[in-house]
Amino acid sequence: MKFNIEDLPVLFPYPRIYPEQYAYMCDLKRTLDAGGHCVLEMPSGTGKTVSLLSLIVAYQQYYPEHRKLIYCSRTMSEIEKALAELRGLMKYRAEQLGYEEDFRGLGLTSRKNLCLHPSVKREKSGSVVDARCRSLTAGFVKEKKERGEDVDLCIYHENLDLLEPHNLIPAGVWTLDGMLQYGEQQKQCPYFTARRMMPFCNVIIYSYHYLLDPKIAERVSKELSKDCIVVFDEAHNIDNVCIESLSIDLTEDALRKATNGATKLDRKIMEMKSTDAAKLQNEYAKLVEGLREADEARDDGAFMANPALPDDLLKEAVPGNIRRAEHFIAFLKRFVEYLKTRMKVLHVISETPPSFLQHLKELTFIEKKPLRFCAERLTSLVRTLELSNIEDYQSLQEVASFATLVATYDTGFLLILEPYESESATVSNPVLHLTCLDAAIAIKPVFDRFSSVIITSGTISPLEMYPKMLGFTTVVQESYSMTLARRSFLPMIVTRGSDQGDISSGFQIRNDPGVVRNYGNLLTEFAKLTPDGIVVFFPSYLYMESIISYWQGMGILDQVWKYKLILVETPDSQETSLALETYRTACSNGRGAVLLCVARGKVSEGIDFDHHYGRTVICIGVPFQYTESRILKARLEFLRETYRIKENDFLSFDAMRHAAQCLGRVLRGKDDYGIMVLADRRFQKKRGQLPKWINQALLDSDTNLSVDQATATARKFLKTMSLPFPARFQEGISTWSAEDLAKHKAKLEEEKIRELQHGSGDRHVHGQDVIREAEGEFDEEGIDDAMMELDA
Ligand SMILES: Nc1ncnc2c1ncn2[C@@H]1O[C@H](COP(=O)(O)OP(=O)(O)OP(=O)(O)O)[C@@H](O)[C@H]1O
Ligand code: SF4
Repeated sequence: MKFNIEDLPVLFPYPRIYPEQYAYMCDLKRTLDAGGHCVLEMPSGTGKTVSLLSLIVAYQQYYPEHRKLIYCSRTMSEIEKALAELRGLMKYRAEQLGYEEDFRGLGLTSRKNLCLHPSVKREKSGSVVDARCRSLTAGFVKEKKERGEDVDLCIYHENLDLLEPHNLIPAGVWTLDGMLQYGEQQKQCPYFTARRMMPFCNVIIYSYHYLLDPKIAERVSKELSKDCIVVFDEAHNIDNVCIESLSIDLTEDALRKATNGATKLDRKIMEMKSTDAAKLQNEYAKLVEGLREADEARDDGAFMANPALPDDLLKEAVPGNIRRAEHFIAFLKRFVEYLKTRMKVLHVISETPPSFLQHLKELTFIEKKPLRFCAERLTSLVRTLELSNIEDYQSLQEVASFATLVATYDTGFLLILEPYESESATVSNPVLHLTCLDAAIAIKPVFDRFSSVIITSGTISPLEMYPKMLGFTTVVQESYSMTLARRSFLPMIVTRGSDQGDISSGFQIRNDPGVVRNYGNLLTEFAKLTPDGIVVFFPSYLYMESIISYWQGMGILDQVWKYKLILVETPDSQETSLALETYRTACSNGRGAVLLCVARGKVSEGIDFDHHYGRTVICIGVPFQYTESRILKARLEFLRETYRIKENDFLSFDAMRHAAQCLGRVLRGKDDYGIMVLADRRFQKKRGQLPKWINQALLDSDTNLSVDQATATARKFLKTMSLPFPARFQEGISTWSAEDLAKHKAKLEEEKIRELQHGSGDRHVHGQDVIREAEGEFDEEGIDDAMMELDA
């Protein structure tokens, strides 16, 4: 389908477009034109990915700036899905234009997913794959080979050097699978192919970490230009990704390994002194010039990851006391010993970085300045010593990163030392957390560097929370409703059991047998009435386990078992994958199944239960975070003091974004249908925090139901859904042909002219105008007539 948004011609690879897709694209264009950032919430399953890609590729190809698109997604399967969508789009464009555009689109994921080396790719852990790959590809290993030494290289990496650097793979869009196949045919490494081709790509699709984790971003994404368009898809959790990328936990075991690493490095330094002292001397001379100089030789094999350092620091000379390799190691050892003594306390300590540094200085005379250089200084040393088995130094690197972070940031971080794993534990197992409290720190470089950053998801309400927490301003902030030709999803809040007793996971009553039984009855009733799959979300593993054992005792599971197979998510991802597979088989072949899982777990994020795989989703309880966690408490305090976000507001926002994610799992498109049950009386007050598209579909009469009322409503809903609903009923309402679109544009145009006459015209088409128009079209009576016709 072809259409224009203002002056921009857009090619859209489907014959029909949803009104919300068009609205979304109008707002995207507005953002790009204005050169600013935006937050957009688009209902689940309404084709956000294809809308983003169609508009941005059109923009890229039409305007002379040819702004590159960096599209960040969360999981490998989402990256693969977006690449497949992009490939479809480019194929469609070629058909319509009559020629293939000069275009490259590539995806990047970790070495673990893209490695082809026969033995390295078999490693289970990502960090081992990384380390082994580095030992086969580092510049000095190659030099050694050239000198005739007996070292192994990776042939898949070597072959890349034989190709033209800007043409390692033919133009076009490559899915990850496609790249693996091409790499195998040509015997070239897909991971390095993608990384080296990044400067020559029009679209790059990769995971968040390549931009947000400063340790990786510095290596992978530093050459991207300012006018790139950055998209964070599925961004409802982006603040947590930011925080995790800058938080470090140290345990006693890690410190022991760090000491071993330091001792090994000492030995290596001695060896090098006796064989090739000039190398160390050379490094020393470079460090006088500053880290940037010392770092120049670093190739894309990147040794170790370091936290971001302010630019000025990289230009400064490295402090004298850590310039010599042996002095630096002595310095690190002293720091590790200090940390070990801190671990010995028996009560919880929480302190700010300045207070930690003060204490450190008093006891060990270690100053802040050399600490800041630790991470980079260690990288430089590991490179100078030409070490290949980096795994041995991983813990030492963690300590060095810890040192750099604690000495770089005075605010936005907190140190929390917890001697025991839990309140009731008697054997100490101390952990020193350096926890980042401010999500804005990790994402700031992204907002500073790129002119347009698009934050989008199906569930990102309340929209204003994100600019506040992440410290940016938007040009557009919008949440779209879902245009539907029939009510295809049924959200409801269940507050009571059939006995009128409360339903809630509130702390005081969550283990009350009456409440547990009511939850059990709710599940049994829905197991009876739902065809195929039911997904049930609990607030935590602990609570899920306790309810399951109660249900077992009460005979509830036996009841459910009569209607459905029961499967459970566990923290083990392999077990969960197996449970999911069985669940899908049961939904496809048998009476269906119930999947019991947790909000915030793997299933709640990124697993789709489309069509018969999910006809009912039940949220048992409000998925609040565990509020006794010290780290969470510290973050809440920080948010209150710095961003004026109240504790309760944040907790409630966080719980509701996860609840909405769970609900969104079952609605994967306009032809899908499903029931969304929010089972907790507290949801009544939190309704306003649901995404607009869910809230609008939630009728007032469905916000305070008992289990039997909910069952009756659900039965009625499923009965309507079982009637055939041909696609033509959606035409002109929830799907638009080119003519429908032209009609709506003409209407908008008329309205604009009228507004202009009254003196308030605007050049841009606003997404909300489109949706308003589309909603005006909703012809309930017409649909009812059509349904009756069908019935007859
Ligand atoms: N206009 C359209 N007509 C027909 N199919 C479409 C249209 N737009 C998108 N689709 C298809 O609908 C499916 C759902 O799209 P997609 O997964 O992109 O949704 P989404 O909004 O990104 O969902 P979520 O963000 O919740 O995962 C995809 O398979 C996509 O190809
Ligand atoms: S270069 Fe590529 S193929 Fe070779 S070990 Fe590294 S990731 Fe694997």
